[in-house]
Amino acid sequence: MLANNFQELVTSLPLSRVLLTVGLIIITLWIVSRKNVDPREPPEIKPTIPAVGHIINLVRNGLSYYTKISLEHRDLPIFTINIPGAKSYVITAPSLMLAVQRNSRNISFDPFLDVAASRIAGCSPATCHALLEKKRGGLGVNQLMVEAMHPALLGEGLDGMNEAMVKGLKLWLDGLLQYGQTSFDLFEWCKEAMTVASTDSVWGPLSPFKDKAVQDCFWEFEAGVGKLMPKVVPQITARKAWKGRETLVRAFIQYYKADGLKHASVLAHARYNVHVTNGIPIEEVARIEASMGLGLLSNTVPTTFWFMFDLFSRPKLLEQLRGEIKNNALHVDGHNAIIDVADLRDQCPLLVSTFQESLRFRASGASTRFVYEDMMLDNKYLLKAGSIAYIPVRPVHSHPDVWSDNSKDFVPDRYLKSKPRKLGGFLGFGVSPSICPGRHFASGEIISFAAAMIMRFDLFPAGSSPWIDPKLDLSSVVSTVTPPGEPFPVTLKAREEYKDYEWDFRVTKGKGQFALVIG
Ligand code: HEM
Repeated sequence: MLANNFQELVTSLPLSRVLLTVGLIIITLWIVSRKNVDPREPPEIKPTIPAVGHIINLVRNGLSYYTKISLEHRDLPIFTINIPGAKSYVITAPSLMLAVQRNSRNISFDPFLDVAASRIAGCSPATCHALLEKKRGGLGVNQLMVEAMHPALLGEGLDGMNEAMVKGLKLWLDGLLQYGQTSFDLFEWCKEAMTVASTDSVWGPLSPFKDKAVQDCFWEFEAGVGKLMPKVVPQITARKAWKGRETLVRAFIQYYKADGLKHASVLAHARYNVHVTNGIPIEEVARIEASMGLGLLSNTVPTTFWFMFDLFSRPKLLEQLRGEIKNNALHVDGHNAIIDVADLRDQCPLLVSTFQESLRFRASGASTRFVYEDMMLDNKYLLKAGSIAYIPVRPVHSHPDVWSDNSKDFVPDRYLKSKPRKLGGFLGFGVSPSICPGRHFASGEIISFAAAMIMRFDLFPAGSSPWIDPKLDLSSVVSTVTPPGEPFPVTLKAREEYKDYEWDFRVTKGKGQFALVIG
């Protein structure tokens, strides 16, 4: 009877009013379901617009919202953002990073790998189950895969990738001469060069990324990861990203069928073996591998751009670095000029230090961790199970406790051995134990590329403009280093001193690992 009356009432109302009412009921229930903040939890930052303010800001600004409020509340080492169904703790004090590391079994990055498999890579339920952590009922293949990546990106595996990488870089640097006086977008150029050199190094001569159309599909996928995440009819709601991803997946299936792995890196073999021996079918391995491009490229490309920017925009530093490379890493024989990558690592401390400073200065994303069980962080703050802990990079990278009173300045020699500093507080390659396995490869690649660029060329913003930071692309959700959000056109000129030389790189086996600062 009651049901009939309700049905009559609903059918007599206009549809828009019914939808509005249902929407309001859902929002009210959702807000009411918000759990209170326990006095032992970190202090809560309330939104300016009650109940929905944080959500509106997150939708508008993505994770950069957490950076913004962290910088506004520097006095708080940690605080709570109480969003219904997604309570978050935002950590801003470097001292608490140690506590996060000590509790890594309970505050973990791993659940996000599982989310990525389902929502970003689009894996089937069976594959997601295989990849899922053991402690959440899966077979733990994601963890096995990350464990397999670390050794594959050291020693012999790293040497092999570095050899392929420098061959790729040489071609791109030689190709620069074709621009003459014509201006080009520095970011787009770095993107193409790094995409080709990095992917050739991992997947070898038959890499799907050899095809420019496939490269473009990857970058459409990358740009739309945020839209794929809700997984609501992605064919429609994230059309470009979905199409790009599916094309890339098909290209990887072809790659495996054509025995592309035969000449690929130790890394590509290690990843393939882990997946196949755990029963994951080739079609799904291709899907997982398509997403591997995100780890490989999404930070490498913007880091390369900003490192170039930071070098060429500082004439005094540029001259110092040119001197350091000329004296210690450049081997000239007749008209051949060879840059030795091991010498860049061991004999050019200012260059390696400047690279890390550029990463500190430019990184602006957030490390994300999932809290499994209720726990006390640092014996002081209650963190509730099911919440998310964010560590935004910028507040930590500019914290005076670690970086002293010049934390806001670009200090190229900050990491020299002769300049001791407080340890910790560097998130550029993650927080232990979730440290980036690709850091040695990426550092060798970016530092070599930049070293050759500064030795061979002068670079100027087009139209004699000054070096002014381009606007940022805050929509990017996968990179720690935010890419520029507008073109940055430049012109270049071959330097008189070396313009008639034949340039190349040299890699020494066993010397690919960089002594980098990690969190
Ligand atoms: C300059 C370049 C790079 C930067 C700045 C960078 C940065 C990072 C950061 C910050 C994390 C940790 C994320 C977190 O804890 O929230 C990470 C993880 C990771 N990176 Fe990189 N990365 C770079 C290049 C690479 C490359 C070249 C590869 C592959 C060859 C790679 C593969 C990965 C993987 C697989 C993880 C996940 C590790 C885990 O789950 O424990 N990265 N990276």
